[in-house]
Amino acid sequence: MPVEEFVAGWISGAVGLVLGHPFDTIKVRLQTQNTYQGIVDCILKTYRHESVLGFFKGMSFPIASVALVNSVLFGVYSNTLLALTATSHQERRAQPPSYTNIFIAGCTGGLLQAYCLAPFDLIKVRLQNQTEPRMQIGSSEPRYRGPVHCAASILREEGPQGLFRGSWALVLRDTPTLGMYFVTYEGLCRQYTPEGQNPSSATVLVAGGFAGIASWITATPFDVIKSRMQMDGLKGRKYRGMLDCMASSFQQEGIGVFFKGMTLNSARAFPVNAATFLSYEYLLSLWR
Ligand SMILES: C[N+](C)(C)CCCC[C@H](N)C(=O)O
Repeated sequence: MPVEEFVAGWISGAVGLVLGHPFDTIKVRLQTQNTYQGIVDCILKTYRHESVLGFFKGMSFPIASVALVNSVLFGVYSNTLLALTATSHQERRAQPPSYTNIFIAGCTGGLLQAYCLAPFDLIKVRLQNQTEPRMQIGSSEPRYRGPVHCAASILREEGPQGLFRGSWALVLRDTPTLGMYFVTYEGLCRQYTPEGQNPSSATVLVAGGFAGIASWITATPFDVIKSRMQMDGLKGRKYRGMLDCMASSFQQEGIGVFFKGMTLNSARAFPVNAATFLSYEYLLSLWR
């Protein structure tokens, strides 16, 4: 089994993550707390109350975990394509796989990475939703002191299944949309690259950016449900399950609820995925 893709996926995931984290914090807050009037209001309040550090809450943990998850995504994707089409990464420019195979491989990668991602993502969301300012004497202590304390508290209070809360919504969010992610990326690369050649860096950046946007736009409805399910359980249980969460969010807030965070998801998606694909392709070309 070729491992380069796993390593390249690992590093490129970390690069993308740092760029996108501030967008992500604002998004999670808008999706799960109703105290903000909009993106700008949320940014201002976060900055005033918590300083720049507020935007980077919960990042140290994902930087390790997202790297791992991205490595599963790209590694499984590439190895599934190898199984389906008998071509390695290097051979795929000369013998491009069909879009159906790309989609299947992307969905397979998406499904497996969703399971790895679930507990890490839950901890990230819980930490991002702590709005207490850091390091101020007299301010109230946040519920979780950090990722390890958060994981331990959830295990103690909610059991191991507590760490996988919202994982169904996460699987539904990621499986089809990561299929689409790779189809969009490959499609755009092929469109703008002469046959048999490697795509230029500019093409990789643009194709990666748009692949991220396309997949995040379609993923947003399940992203909202996922975030809400993950926060459920913190102060008792509000929802009986994923369907109940969808129904009651819809009843209370209307159809618009499923699009909360869409602007931010898309704004974040471009730089994150442009950087991810560029570093991925670059690393693989180094090791060729
Ligand atoms: C499928 N969905 C759009 C939800 C996730 C796509 C993940 C791609 C990248 N790691 C990122 O964080 O943007």
